[in-house]
Amino acid sequence: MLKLTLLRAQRPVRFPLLATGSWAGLRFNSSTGKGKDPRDSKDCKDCKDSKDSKDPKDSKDYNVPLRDLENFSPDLSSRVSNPSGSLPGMNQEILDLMKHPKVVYNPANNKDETRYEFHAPKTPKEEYKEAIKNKVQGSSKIKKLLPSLLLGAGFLWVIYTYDYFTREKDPYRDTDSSLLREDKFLPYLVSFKYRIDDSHYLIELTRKNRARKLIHNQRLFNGDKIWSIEIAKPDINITRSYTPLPLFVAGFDPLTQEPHLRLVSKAEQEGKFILIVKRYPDGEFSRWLTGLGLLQEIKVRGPIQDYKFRFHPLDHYQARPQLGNTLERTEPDHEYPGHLPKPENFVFYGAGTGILPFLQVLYSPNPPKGITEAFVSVHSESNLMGQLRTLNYFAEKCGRVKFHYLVEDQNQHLSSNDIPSPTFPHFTGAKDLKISEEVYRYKLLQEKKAEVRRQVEGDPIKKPDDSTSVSPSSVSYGSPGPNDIPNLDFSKIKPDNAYQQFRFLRGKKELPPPSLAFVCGPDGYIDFVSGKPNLNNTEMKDMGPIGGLLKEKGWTENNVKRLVGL
Ligand SMILES: Cc1cc2nc3c(=O)[nH]c(=O)nc-3n(C[C@H](O)[C@H](O)[C@H](O)COP(=O)(O)OP(=O)(O)OC[C@H]3O[C@@H](n4cnc5c(N)ncnc54)[C@H](O)[C@@H]3O)c2cc1C
Repeated sequence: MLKLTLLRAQRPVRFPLLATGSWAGLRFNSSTGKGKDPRDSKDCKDCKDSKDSKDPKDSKDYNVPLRDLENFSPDLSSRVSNPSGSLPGMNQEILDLMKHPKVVYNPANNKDETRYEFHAPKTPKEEYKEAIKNKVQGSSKIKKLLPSLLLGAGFLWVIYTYDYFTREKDPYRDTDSSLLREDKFLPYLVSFKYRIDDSHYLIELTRKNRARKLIHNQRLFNGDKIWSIEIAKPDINITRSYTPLPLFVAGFDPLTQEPHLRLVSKAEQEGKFILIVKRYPDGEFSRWLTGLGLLQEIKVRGPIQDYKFRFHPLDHYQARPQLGNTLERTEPDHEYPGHLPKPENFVFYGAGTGILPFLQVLYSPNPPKGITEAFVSVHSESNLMGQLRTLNYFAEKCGRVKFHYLVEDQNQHLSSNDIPSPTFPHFTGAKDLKISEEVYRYKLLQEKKAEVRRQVEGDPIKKPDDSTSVSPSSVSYGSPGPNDIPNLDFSKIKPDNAYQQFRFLRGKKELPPPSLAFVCGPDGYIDFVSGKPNLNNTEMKDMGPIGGLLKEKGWTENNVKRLVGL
């Protein structure tokens, strides 16, 4: 029992018993049950609890025989059994605390919603995470993104380093994204080869890995200049120039192997072009080039500009539509402002492969806006592919060019009759702009005057020579002309294509005089037509005087351009 009492005495709720110094509670007679158990007291709630749960009689933990407890009678004279007399007094703070009235906790009164839950302290890891979170929350957006940016930059750096080192290891790897570069030879593949005749070959070249290079949208062909490429023969370290045409092979005839050629007119068709190569029996380069097999790789550099057309104010307006693969597909020319100078007209003299520079600009997007008269000298009919002739015919029917084919085998030769006299260019400078404006104003004035006169005199009956009327003599049995269609106001008709526009609205019998002559072909031909070129100067500029057929008709160094070496 003493043991039990001492144990209880250690619990704070028992202190009131000890504090009063009363040990009466221990003096109850357990056998009779007459003594007063202090735990029965109403004042002591804890004691009750304790009684309910910790009755020594019920407890098996307390190894005190019941008999001993009944016989327990402390000696009150002893210091041990009467400790109140000599034990030290209670600590005052504790006594104050005990005097403090007990308050029963009612959650309904907890207006502040104070919680009395126990939270486990944070682990060091959690504390570290929270510290970082607080740091980031207070910083700017860039600071927040900094780790991601650094990670991304690191990733890119790894890729770049990998690319750099692998590129160094493989010198033949094609890393250039251009279709063509003037300062560097790039790999091309022979994608088609066709023998036109004994000495002429058609070769289609395709940029290696072309699909990947097309994303840069590089357009090679533009009719505002004549350009060529240089092909390298690595084993003997020589290069030769060739003139690419904006054509590609869309298919071929399985019987004759003749290719179906299409014009390069869209960005996605770029990266392919054809060459017409003449094979010289003693020409090492041309023999090597025409002897290449399919998918063999060659190195190509370009575009090398051979001639750039002079500026004209109409260059600021819409380009002339590119020639179509069929006649009806060529869009009509745009109407240009009347007060501007008219486009320039040319004459072109080409022999053999010397005609190719002119075909290049004629087939390209943005071809020259004027009309060109072209004299083509060939050894035999077979030298020029039928398909190229067809395209030339389309261009003729759209009023862009007039071709004259002179075939040596048929004894057709160029003569002074084929040389027109030169005229002044329509545009040479700002002065011409003023003149053409004045001319245009005068023309408008004349038209207005004529209209007023007609109104004053009353609506006249149409004259027989009016283009919209029909006279019996004008009816022909060939293809219809403007005179064959009665009472049509052609000025109000919108043509569907360039052919309709030229045939019905613009068709002129007379070719306008040219202001510039091109001569291109072998040395002998150039000499015969325009005199000997002289490139013996540091700029490699043609300083040779004009001679030959052109000189006879009054052409000079100012209006003749010789393209040498073709
Ligand atoms: C800007 C430019 C564009 C060119 N475009 C083309 C083209 O599209 N297609 C094409 O086939 N060639 C073109 N050439 C010519 C081409 O560059 C070579 O000169 C030609 O292929 C001959 O080279 P080769 O090495 O086989 O002959 P070479 O070894 O140079 O000459 C071999 C023999 O052939 C004769 N010969 C060489 N060239 C000519 C010629 N043009 N006319 C007459 N005889 C000649 C020489 O007198 C010589 O006896 C172009 C030249 C230039 C400058």
